[in-house]
Amino acid sequence: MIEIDKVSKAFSARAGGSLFKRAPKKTVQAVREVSVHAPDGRITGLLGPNGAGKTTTLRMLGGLFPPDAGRIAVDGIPVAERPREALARMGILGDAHGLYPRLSARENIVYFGRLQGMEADAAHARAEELARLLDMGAILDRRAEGFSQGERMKTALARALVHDPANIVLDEPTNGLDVLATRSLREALRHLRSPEGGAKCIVFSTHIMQEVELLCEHVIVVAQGRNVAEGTVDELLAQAGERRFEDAFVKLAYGTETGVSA
Ligand SMILES: Nc1ncnc2c1ncn2[C@@H]1O[C@H](COP(=O)(O)OP(=O)(O)OP(=O)(O)O)[C@@H](O)[C@H]1O
Repeated sequence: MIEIDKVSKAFSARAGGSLFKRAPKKTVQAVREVSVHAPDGRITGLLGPNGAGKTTTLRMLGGLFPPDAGRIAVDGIPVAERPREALARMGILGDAHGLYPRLSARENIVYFGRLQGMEADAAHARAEELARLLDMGAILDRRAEGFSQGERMKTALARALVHDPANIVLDEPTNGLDVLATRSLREALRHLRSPEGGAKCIVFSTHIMQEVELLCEHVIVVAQGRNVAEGTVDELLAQAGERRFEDAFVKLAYGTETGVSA
């Protein structure tokens, strides 16, 4: 279970200056009191337009930097106070997959398992199991160098899942994937969410409405760093008074049907 409670984060970014004049620093409020409650056995979608604050929220969940305000807990373990314990309970697929190009897919997975404290035999057995789940048989013993986008994503996902974490966090996982790779990822996530797959708590961020419609039982719409709406797809349609999810999303995220802020 993942609980993100009213987290905020501001960055200081330099505005464009000129050759002779140093630009002043500007504050960007990336996240403002965002909350996400994601129980086990459910796929929770964080849906928002570009720059909404999704990645920043997930980076704080992954302990990359602390929030300015608010609290984050994973299975009741506070990330700020006990980051190692909290991280051990998560499998995180970030935007940079960072595989070792000279290692095979299998070696990448096993190496990560060893870093997580697994015995070699257990890590190898788990790599086999994940290769079956993610249909990676053909690439398991190939070097990661030269992998396609979909092959890299599968290997990175297998690596994130090697220690069988109860919580799975994915930042825009279908970016750059073709229709078959997207479908097989969806199948894998549905399995992991089911009781047979371990009833995992899955949180994923996306700006793609179809992904959310096809996969999520619960959707949290974020825009300009804030929660603007949440519920099932049907509840969000009712809330926006729309029949198409795209229209509902535009209305909820931008305030009007046209996408222009009210
Ligand atoms: N390190 C940083 N320094 C300055 N500003 C940042 C930094 N990281 C994020 N931001 C700003 O915070 C805001 C939210 O960014 P974030 O990447 O969290 O959005 P996002 O919802 O993931 O967007 P996208 O879908 O485009 O990836 C943006 O305005 C972004 O420019």
